[in-house]
Amino acid sequence: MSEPLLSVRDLKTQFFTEDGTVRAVDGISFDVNEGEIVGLVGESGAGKSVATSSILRLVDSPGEIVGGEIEFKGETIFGLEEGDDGELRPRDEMLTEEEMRKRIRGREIAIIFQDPMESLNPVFTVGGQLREFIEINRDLGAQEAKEEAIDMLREVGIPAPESRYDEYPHQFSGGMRQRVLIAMALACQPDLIIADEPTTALDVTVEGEILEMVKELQEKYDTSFIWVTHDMSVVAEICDRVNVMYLGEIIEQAEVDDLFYDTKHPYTSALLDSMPRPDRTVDELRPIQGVMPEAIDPPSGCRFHSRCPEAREVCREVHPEPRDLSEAGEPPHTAACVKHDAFEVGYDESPAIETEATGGFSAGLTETGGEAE
Ligand SMILES: Nc1ncnc2c1ncn2[C@@H]1O[C@H](COP(=O)(O)OP(=O)(O)OP(=O)(O)O)[C@@H](O)[C@H]1O
Ligand code: NI
Repeated sequence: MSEPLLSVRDLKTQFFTEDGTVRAVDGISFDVNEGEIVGLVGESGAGKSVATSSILRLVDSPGEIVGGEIEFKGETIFGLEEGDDGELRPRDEMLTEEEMRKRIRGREIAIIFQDPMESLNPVFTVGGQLREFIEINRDLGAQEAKEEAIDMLREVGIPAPESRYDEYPHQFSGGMRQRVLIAMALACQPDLIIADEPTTALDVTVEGEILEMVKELQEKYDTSFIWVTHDMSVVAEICDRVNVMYLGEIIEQAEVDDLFYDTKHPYTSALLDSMPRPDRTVDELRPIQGVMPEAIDPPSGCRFHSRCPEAREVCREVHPEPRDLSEAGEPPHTAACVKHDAFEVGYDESPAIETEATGGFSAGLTETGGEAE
């Protein structure tokens, strides 16, 4: 196996607010290999966007990356070391802000946001913006950059790209704007594209078309992706491997089929049970009970225990680190849940506890369906 393209180790990003410290990303580790689409999935507030902006070192005050390491193609995007005075300081080899700006962001790691209007300027034509971006980032002349821009628009499925080149963003539909952003992301042929819920606002058919196109482009250009979503059906459609996030942590990590068919964490099961699937009837849909607690003061032990249908006393006490639970010779499949024998903390003997999930079940709300709101 070659080195991963991107490796994130024990990353911690916090926001220092008046109410306290928000542990938005609290010690996550994952890799992205060449040519892979890696999912980052979880409910709103799980820390997905903070994780991706940390990778680009785009966390704004009062937020700060406070620990961990981010390596990209053998270079250090983030890394601390202890100085002579015992204080932590950036490692010497850490890329400078200028290197991040000029070399990494947009060129080697591109990002696509949910709202295209955040990235497109309404007063300039779509083609003009794409051309300028290509001119600046690829040192091409205006004419060459224009040709390249039109090619890219064609590549992402914009019909009649020569004439649409001169149109303004508001003349494009939401799906077409998102395609333009994908063109912009691909324009510098980056090694990694981070897509932060780019299809969430679109209707399901348009979303499906865009996911299909991304898969084709991914194979053609061999670009790696981090695909952020809260939607397990998007994960099923596009991802090779998946990281499931809950309250700042990655609680399960597996290849996509293993995650769906050999689910090891109750939170992942809950996410899967709450999504419509072709192999289930609507009656079997169960919303996840309760709401995600605040990241300022996360629950003790396992952070999911307050909503977990399988929670026991021990889950309130022991904070599980992810462990690889795969069989020998199988690809890694990690989960952070003490119900698995590998954790050996006495889950089986520990008494069950009432949680938001068990309360819901004992009241018979989910059995009768529909009343669980
Ligand atoms: N600027 C900020 N100041 C304070 N807290 C913040 C800030 N930005 C994010 N957070 C907090 O960090 C946590 C993670 O937020 P993040 O945006 O990463 O969630 P997410 O998983 O991307 O959710 P969504 O699906 O809604 O986009 C949340 O508790 C959020 O309130
Ligand atoms: Ni987000």
